[in-house]
Amino acid sequence: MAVSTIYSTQALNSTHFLTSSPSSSTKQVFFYRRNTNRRFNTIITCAAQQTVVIGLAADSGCGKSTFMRRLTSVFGGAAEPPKGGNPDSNTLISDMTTVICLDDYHSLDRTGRKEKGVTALDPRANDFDLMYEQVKALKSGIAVEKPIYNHVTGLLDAPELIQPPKILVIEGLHPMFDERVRDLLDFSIYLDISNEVKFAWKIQRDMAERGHSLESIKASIEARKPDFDAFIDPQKQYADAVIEVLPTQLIPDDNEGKVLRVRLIMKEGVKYFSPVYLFDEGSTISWIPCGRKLTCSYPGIKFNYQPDSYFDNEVSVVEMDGQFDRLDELIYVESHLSNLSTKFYGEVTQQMLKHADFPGSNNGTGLFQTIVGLKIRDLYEQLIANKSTAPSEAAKA
Ligand SMILES: Nc1ncnc2c1ncn2[C@@H]1O[C@H](COP(=O)(O)OP(=O)(O)OP(=O)(O)O)[C@@H](O)[C@H]1O
Ligand SMILES: O=C(CO)[C@H](O)[C@H](O)COP(=O)(O)O
Repeated sequence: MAVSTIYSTQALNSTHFLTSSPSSSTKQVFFYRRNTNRRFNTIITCAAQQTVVIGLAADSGCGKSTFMRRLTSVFGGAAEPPKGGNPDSNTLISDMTTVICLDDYHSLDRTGRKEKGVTALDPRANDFDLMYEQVKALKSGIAVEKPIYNHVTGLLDAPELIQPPKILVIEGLHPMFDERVRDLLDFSIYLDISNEVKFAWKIQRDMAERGHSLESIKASIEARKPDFDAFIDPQKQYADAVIEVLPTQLIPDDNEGKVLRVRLIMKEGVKYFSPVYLFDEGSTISWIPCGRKLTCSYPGIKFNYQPDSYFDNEVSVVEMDGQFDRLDELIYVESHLSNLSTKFYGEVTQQMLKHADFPGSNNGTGLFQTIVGLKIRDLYEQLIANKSTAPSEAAKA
């Protein structure tokens, strides 16, 4: 195909350039990666649709997939890999959402990283220019051919076509690392799993399900730690919501890591997002709900709510320590939380019961992930409603 226009080259970078061949209703845009001469094809379908972009950051094995399953369920419909595509695709598509995994922007494959002595967490192993260009394209209603990092083979596979969805979730190690990508996000979440809990989850998954030894799990966590501290953890300062997962304070010197203290840290002043609160907005509350309406076995459940500051930002924090014995009784807790953005009384409880088999359903991880999912639905609906009224208001002016 003849390339008729080359544009935005200055806005792009030295490793990529963009070309287009416009026609009346559709045009094709190609992203080239200069160093490999690989072409990432982009088909512009229509600019009318507005894609809302959500970023979810966390280290590997910290519950991103579980959170994504809860989030896509709030929007209805099952999320599945692209039909007829690469069986090792990392993408999940449902009617409303497309979740892409940022591992697909690894610029170095497994061998390449080994040769260069860098981890996947190191920015040098990732192509942020391409990530930016493609997220930007999707956000403006343009389909892209996104690379695939194959976790089975450790290789970069042929790209897959991603159409602009209503809601695009970019999940992975670095959604808020690059300022340009960060600026494209309509809402961002960081899953902050403390080292003790991360270790317990890794053991559970990698030992029980993947046959790794305790020593190799410890070694892998240790090897990743310096890059995690340098490149992943600092992103939490930019997040609109942080779900922090810590060991319980209800059991003195607990080292089992089964009972968790989970904190939902919500930034104040984010457009279309009003933080959840307990009893009375802006107050400081400590609440033990166990009793006649909530069955609790040892060590019980404790909620806290308070205004606070987090990386110099004003935030509201709701905290839950402990775990539920009976999920159907969660309605009692739900009725004391406000600003949940539910569509009917009991929707949080209904969602939790629907996914009772997901990890974390009996504690604050599942509860807060579900609540953030509902807040994102609300944010999406407000954003879209606002966009559709904007042109007529402009016309009136
Ligand atoms: N809330 C939770 N409570 C207890 N365990 C959990 C929770 N969330 C996740 N886990 C454990 O961590 C493992 C990894 O979870 P998940 O696959 O959702 O994480 P991930 O961030 O998507 O991982 P990866 O990036 O490696 O694919 C699960 O198999 C489970 O054992
Ligand atoms: O941190 C990770 C994010 O999922 C992975 O370790 C990274 O993507 C490399 O994958 P693999 O270990 O399969 O080569």
